Amino acid sequence: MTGFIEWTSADARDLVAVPREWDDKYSHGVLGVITGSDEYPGAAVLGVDAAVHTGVGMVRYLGPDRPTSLVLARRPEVVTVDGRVQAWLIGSGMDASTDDTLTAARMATALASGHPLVLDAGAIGASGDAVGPAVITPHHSELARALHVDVAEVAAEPEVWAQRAADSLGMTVMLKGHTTLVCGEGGSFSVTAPTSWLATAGTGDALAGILGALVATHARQLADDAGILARLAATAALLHGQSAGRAGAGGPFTVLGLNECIPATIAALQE
Ligand SMILES: NC(=O)C1=CN([C@@H]2O[C@H](COP(=O)(O)OP(=O)(O)OC[C@H]3O[C@@H](n4cnc5c(N)ncnc54)[C@H](O)[C@@H]3O)[C@@H](O)[C@H]2O)[C@@H](O)CC1
Ligand SMILES: Nc1ncnc2c1ncn2[C@@H]1O[C@H](COP(=O)(O)OP(=O)(O)O)[C@@H](O)[C@H]1O
Repeated sequence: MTGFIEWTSADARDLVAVPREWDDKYSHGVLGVITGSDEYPGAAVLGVDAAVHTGVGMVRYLGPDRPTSLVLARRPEVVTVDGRVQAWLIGSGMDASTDDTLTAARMATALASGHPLVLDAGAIGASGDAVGPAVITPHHSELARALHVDVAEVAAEPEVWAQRAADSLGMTVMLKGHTTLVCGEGGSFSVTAPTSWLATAGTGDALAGILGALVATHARQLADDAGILARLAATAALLHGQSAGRAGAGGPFTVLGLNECIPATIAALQE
């Protein structure tokens, strides 16, 4: 694939931040999460669960009431009050034009915060309001919508459209598919999935959570070098694919099952 370098486990190894003995939950990174809705509460659960399994100092979930209850039921370690945040994950399972005024206000504040941003699903259309370094995580249809082109054009030449989106939006793009393409100021990388069983509802929400955790744990480095965002996104896609392969052992798996395999995938990477 012209210009896109295949990302490997060896490349990914140094992009998972292992907490040091002097770290605490704040210094290891706090991920703020605004995802989910009454219609799609599961997306919030899947993304938060993935972030926790990827390793982050704290997940602060600030979505609507129904997903909040479900997130807490699944992951009681998650904090659900406003406070310090070093990076944001926004949009999975959300409509950007939500009529939930508190969620809309939190989303606007997060976009303007200057902190690194992972913009998924419903937040991709709000990328123009992003102040800090940002990565969008569209599937083909979402990228086509963002660029006002036909999805068939994106499917025919995904590398061209991923690069065009990165150039025109001035941010990192992670275009999902069997081969996931990442491009931004930090480079252009491809990650080929080890299993097509990933083609199932909710796997993208988990990927966004993995990436959110990687970004939050590198918030300080991102302030100096936004270019590492592309390498973090490629690492997220690699961890996601390998965890899916591990979860299904060649067969199907649940998204929560994929999440449960993230720690072993990370441990294997560090060996
Ligand atoms: N359990 C949950 O709460 C889930 C929530 N989800 C949320 O549901 C919302 C809508 O998701 P979708 O955008 O998939 O909407 P839809 O499933 O409504 O699909 C919208 C359009 O995008 C196309 N499309 C969907 N996935 C595609 C892909 N991978 N490649 C190319 N075209 C694709 C479809 O054919 C359709 O034309 C998002 O906010 C998402 O985060 C989904 O992640 C599914 C699971
Ligand atoms: N055929 C496939 N083979 C491998 N991976 C796939 C395939 N189709 C989709 N994926 C991956 O599955 C995930 C689907 O994400 P997305 O389309 O956002 O779904 P959802 O919104 O349901 O979570 C992405 O990580 C994508 O790269």
